[in-house]
Amino acid sequence: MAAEVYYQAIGTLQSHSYLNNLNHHQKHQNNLVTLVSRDFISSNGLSTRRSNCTGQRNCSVIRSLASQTSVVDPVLSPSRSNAGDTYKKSNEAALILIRHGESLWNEKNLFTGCVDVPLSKKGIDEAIEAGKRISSIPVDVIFTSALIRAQMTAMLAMTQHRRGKVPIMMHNESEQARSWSQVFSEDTKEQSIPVIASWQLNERMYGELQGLNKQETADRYGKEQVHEWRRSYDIPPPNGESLEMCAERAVAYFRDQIEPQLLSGKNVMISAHGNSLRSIIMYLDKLTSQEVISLELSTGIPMLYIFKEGRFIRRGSPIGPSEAGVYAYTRRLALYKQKLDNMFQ
Ligand SMILES: O=C(O)[C@@H](CO)OP(=O)(O)O
Repeated sequence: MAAEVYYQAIGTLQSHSYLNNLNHHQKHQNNLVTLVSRDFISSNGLSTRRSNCTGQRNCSVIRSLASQTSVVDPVLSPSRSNAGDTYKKSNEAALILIRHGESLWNEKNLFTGCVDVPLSKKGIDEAIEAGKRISSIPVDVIFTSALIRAQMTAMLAMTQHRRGKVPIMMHNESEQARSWSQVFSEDTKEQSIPVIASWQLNERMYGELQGLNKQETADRYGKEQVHEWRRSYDIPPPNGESLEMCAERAVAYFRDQIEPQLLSGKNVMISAHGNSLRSIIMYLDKLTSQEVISLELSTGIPMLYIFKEGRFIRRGSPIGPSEAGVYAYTRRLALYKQKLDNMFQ
């Protein structure tokens, strides 16, 4: 279990005894951030704060905002508060990364890779729980892999979002698909969040290990060999992708398609996989190939970054008892949350 470490923003944590257990072995990282053991996570259940984004009243509040919406969420629109100045000057955007909830093959301990397996019941619960954790963080566009477990996670998470926008899958695969999925109301578009699916965010292709049981494979080929296939940086499993190969396409996609959205001030959520997200985190946090091999991501735990002045700043993961206590909110995010609180109190 020692190799399984998770990001946690300690700067915002209330005083908890577990701070004593933190491992400080990622010295080059922002000093707000450290790594905590999985044991800690399992002993700190996620909260079940109810989403407020249901019901007639909320819908009408949201409708009344629709006419003021442009690219920027009206909750943060400069015309609606002094926060606007801050927003304009800081020009920051939120980036949420989430590994899909447990899949039916995670549950069975099978190598999955690019096999398109849905979430388990536990994975569905994790995705909903993750949604509660990010329900007060703005989301303007969602990127997922082409695989159903990441798409289910994104959709289930968004059912909990307090802003109440509707995530809509974009279909750009052909002219006809584009044309047949058009929306003809500007108001409705403004109350929607585009969801863009792409294979480049898929799990790494596990080659001839796909469908094999992880324990049985270790028994057959040896623990060390299987660990090398699973966690080395540049050694691929038989006829599959190494992490390095996966990083090449996932990071290229992130830089070409996702960074421009952040640069334009859009708040982005990415729902993807253990290895495509490890690749992206390696890029965001400037991890070395040595450091990334000990990075493990838990299913269904969203991580928050702020993109500001060309830099990515990690702001934590929701592991504590309430989302405000574990994310290091920026002033802009705090204002967004405050406005949602005011709207729905
Ligand atoms: O089976 C897989 O596709 C992945 C993620 O579940 O496994 P690993 O932990 O080996 O990266």
